[in-house]
Amino acid sequence: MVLNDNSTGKRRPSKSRGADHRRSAVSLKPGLEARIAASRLLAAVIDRKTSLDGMLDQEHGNPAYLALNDADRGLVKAILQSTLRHLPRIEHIIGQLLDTPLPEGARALHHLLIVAAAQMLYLDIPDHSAVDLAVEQANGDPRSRRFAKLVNAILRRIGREKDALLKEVDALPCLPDWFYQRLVEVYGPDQAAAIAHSHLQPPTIDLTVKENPQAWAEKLGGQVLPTGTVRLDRFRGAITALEGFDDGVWWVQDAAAAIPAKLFGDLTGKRVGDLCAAPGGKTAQLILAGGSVVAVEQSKTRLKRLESNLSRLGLSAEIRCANLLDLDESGSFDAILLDAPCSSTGTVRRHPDVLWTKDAADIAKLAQLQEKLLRHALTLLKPGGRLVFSNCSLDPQEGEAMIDRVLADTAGITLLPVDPKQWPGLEGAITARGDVRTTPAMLAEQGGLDGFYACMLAKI
Ligand SMILES: C[S@@+](CC[C@H](N)C(=O)[O-])C[C@H]1O[C@@H](n2cnc3c(N)ncnc32)[C@H](O)[C@@H]1O
Repeated sequence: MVLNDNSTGKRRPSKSRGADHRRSAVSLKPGLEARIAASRLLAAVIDRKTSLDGMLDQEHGNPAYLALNDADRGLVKAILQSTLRHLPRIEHIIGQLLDTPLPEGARALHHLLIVAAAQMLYLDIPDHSAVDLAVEQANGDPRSRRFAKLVNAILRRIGREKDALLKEVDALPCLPDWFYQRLVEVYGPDQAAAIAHSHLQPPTIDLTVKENPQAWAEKLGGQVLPTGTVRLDRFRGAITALEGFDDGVWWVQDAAAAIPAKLFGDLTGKRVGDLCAAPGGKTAQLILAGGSVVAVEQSKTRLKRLESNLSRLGLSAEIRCANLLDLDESGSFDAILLDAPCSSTGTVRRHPDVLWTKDAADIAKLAQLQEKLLRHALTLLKPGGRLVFSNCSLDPQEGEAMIDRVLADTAGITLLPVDPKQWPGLEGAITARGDVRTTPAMLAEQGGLDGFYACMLAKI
């Protein structure tokens, strides 16, 4: 069977694509379609910087992915997450086993080898099955067919020498070089190594509950973290089937993401602007803190998710689909949460593609955007009002450095330091000057945290 070269990223009309997948479903070896899809999606992430979340969306995702049955979709997701989480180590191992590097343009072959090696090195997939399917895949692709014997030889060697090969790469940070160097620069070598290590741990499932976290932790088999979050210890399966979901008792929110909205404390009687609101985890917190919340979000699709989340939770806010830069209500909010779009480098445990789809230039661009959004948001704040700025980046360019610039030239705005005593168990997350800075290496024994930045500003 001849595989289609999708390396250009061009999409064929959906009708023929559907027919193609139906044909392949009957003629391909079981499991092969999933490996082909995994290789193509990997190509899209690392060669074309496409976000994995979008491609794995159950409704609007990549057509090759959507054509798979549920079990194969789960398999593709597991393969890709593991592959991206361990990419530098897998590439190093394959590089060592090759006498000469693969030809420059042999990207399909590279992805096929990486996907197969990931299954053998980091997933519970039997070696013979991974090798067999990879050789079949190579033979079915005119770009890789002449390398089928090489694929067989490399992968069989990985099978035979697995333990020694894994040991050899054990100390290699599993992050792209540019990002690891930046972590070393900002956090020092020990913290950088700890963050890189935490990146290899599977992400936890954290719930924010409306009330009584201790009782819900006991009921669901979890523990309560210093943020008041319930962390599920042994959860497997569909989150929607868990007790309390249908009744809107809790929502999924990483423990670190729960911190920014909590910085306000009681919001009773306050008009609160949640200016980058979807999917609404922090909107729900602000409502439950007593605020009369205006939730602003520019993406229609994401706004639908916010509406459905609030509706399940039985909470309501004034919802506006708008660019916050177009809001023209100077001095009208007592409190503002600006949870700004960012590089998301603090969420690599959950989104291991992030570091392969972004680079240093993206971080600089996002910091500029955040500064623009923050400067405008500050005009919307009443005198005496407070604004919490937050994002899930690990880079101070998108945090402290940007805040410093705004503080330096905006009259009447001060930083209200966060008091570490208010955060028992998380004192280390409060910087000397009173910003919140979590990293994935914090609360390591309980399973880590997303990287988050937050600070509180006040208008005099
Ligand atoms: C980090 S997410 C917010 C997460 C949200 N606060 C929560 O806790 O669920 C950033 C959101 O800001 C939205 N956004 C980005 N730029 C915006 C703008 N100029 N105006 C309004 N919303 C914007 C994005 O579409 C995205 O949904």
